[in-house]
Amino acid sequence: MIGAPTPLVSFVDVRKHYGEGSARVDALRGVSFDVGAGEVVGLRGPSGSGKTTVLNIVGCILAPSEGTVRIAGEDIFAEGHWLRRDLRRLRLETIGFIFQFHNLLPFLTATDNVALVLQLAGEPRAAARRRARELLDYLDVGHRRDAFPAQLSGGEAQRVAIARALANRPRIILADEPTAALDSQRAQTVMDLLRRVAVDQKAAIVVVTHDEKIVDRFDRMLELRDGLLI
Ligand SMILES: Nc1ncnc2c1ncn2[C@@H]1O[C@H](COP(=O)(O)OP(=O)(O)OP(=O)(O)O)[C@@H](O)[C@H]1O
Repeated sequence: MIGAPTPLVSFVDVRKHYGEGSARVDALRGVSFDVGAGEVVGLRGPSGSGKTTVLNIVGCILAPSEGTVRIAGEDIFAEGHWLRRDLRRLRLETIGFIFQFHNLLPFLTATDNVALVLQLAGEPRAAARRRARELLDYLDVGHRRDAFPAQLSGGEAQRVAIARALANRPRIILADEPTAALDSQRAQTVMDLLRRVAVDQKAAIVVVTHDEKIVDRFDRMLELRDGLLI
């Protein structure tokens, strides 16, 4: 019998507190969920409910206090410590990040912003620039490839940022409010693109959002309240 496919992201009873004693904040109080290949999952909840903490733990930027984190079936964090030493490499190879304010480097063109990630991963400059141009075409901003971030519209800049997040063909894409700064039509375009990436690359996509314009665009919505999923 063929079982269900291995999820790309698994949290098993993940807990996280910040500070100690009277300053202790229990940000996650036992959170479990899976995200599979090809899924686009939303994560929402009030301010302070733990959304950013979840995203940073999936992104291997922040260690949980307790629980198990699995990436593509491999235990990455368990019993209080990281099980992988090369977290930076894991991030570069497996995870793409997209932020609300696209965080493009102002002194690099669209092409070079995307190519930089590939060069950091060891790809030669010419090959990196070629792949960057392909990605910008894929995201329908190829015509803006020589523009600097200040010359791009909000929607264009966000598409360049998505191209950058996709550069290393990550299997997991994490986005923090990627449409908050965009009008309705551009927000839909960004969601269409994320959906296309989920399908084409069999990626797992987790999007933190408060954006009412896109609530119906997810396969599932995870709701956090006070550090628990409801
Ligand atoms: N570095 C930190 N030190 C201490 N407390 C923190 C830290 N980061 C987050 N917290 C606290 O942990 C809780 C969860 O924060 P988190 O940023 O994950 O929530 P959020 O849902 O992303 O909120 P927002 O929508 O406002 O970004 C909050 O009570 C927050 O104050």
